[in-house]
Amino acid sequence: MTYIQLNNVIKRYSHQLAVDQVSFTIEKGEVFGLLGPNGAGKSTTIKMLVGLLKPDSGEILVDGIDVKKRPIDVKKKLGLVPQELAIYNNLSAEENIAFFGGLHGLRGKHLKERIEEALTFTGLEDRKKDKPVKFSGGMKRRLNIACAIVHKPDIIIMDEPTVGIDPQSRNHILDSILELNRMGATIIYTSHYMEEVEAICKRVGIMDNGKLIALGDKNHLKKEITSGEKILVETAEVNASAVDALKKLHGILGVSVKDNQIEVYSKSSQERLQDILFILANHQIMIKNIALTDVNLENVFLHLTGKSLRD
Ligand SMILES: Nc1ncnc2c1ncn2[C@@H]1O[C@H](COP(=O)(O)OP(=O)(O)OP(=O)(O)O)[C@@H](O)[C@H]1O
Repeated sequence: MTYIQLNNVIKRYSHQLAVDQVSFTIEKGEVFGLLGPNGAGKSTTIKMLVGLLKPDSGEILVDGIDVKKRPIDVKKKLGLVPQELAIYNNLSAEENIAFFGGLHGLRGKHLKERIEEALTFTGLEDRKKDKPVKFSGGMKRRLNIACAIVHKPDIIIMDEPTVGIDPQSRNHILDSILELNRMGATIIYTSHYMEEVEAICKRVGIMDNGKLIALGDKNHLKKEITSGEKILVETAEVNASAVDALKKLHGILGVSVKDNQIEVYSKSSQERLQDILFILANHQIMIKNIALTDVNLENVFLHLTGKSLRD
C-alpha cells in the first residue's frame, strides 16, 4: 500500500534549485533510504514532506492527505528527528520528552508511560534526571530520537541522525530504527553514509544536485550495474597524477580515493587489471594489496554521477 507519495516536487531557494522535479513513493512499513552527498537536496525534501517548507510546485501526499492542504493531520502521523539537535539544554531528559509529548496532546498517566518507554527505548532511563549539557554527542542524538517517538508516530523520519557520534551510539541508533520498524513504523532515513543506508534500508532513492537519479530495491540497483566491477588497491601512498591517469583509462567508469585506498570501478576488471597495474607502476605507487570486490551503493552512485558520494 502506497503510504507516502511525492509527485514532481520542485523547491528553489532564490536562484538555487534545491529539489528538481522529484517523484517517489514509499510503502507502509518500509525502511526507505534517501542517500546523497552534502547539498543534494535531502533535507529540503524532508522539510517539505513534514510541512516545514512549502514546495514551489508539485504534490506531497501522506496516507492520501495533501501536506499543503491539511498539514496538521499529516504532522500527527509523523515523528521527525532533525539533523540539528532539537532539545532544550535547560530541561532534563525526561522534561524534554514530556515537552514534545505535550505538544502532541499527551497528558497525565499516558504521557508518563510514554516518556518511560521512550527513555528505555533509547537507553537513557538512568540519565532521565540529567540535563543534556552533561550528555555525550551520541546521548544527545538519542534524546533527540526519544523526543520524536514519544507520541508513537506511524512514520519516523530521520535526517542524518548519526552525524558526529561514537560508533556505539551509532549502532544503538541503527538497531533502534530496525526495532521501531518491527513495531510497525514506516521509516525514512537520510544519510550520506552509504554503509548505514545499505545496512538498514531495503529500498533507496539516490539524490544528486536536487534530482532523484536512482530509485529502487538496493539489490536491484546494484544488479543493474553488474556490468561493472570494482578493484580495490591498497597503497603506501596515493598521488593525484596516478588517479588522473586511471580516470583517463579506457573502460574505467570511476575512481575514488579513501585514505590510502584507490577504488577503480571498471566495465571489466579482469581486462583492465594489466593497464591499472602498469599505470600504478609508472607512477611509482607501491601496492600493498589488490582485490576484486563486490559492488555497493557507493559504486552505484559513482557509476551514475562519475563522482564519489563523499567528494
Ligand atoms: N535556507 C537555505 N537558503 C539557501 N539555500 C539553501 C538553504 N538550505 C539549503 N540550501 C541549498 O539547497 C541545496 C540543497 O540543500 P539540502 O540541505 O537540502 O541538501 P542535503 O542533501 O540535505 O545536504 P546535507 O547532507 O549537507 O544536509 C544546497 O545547495 C544548499 O546549499
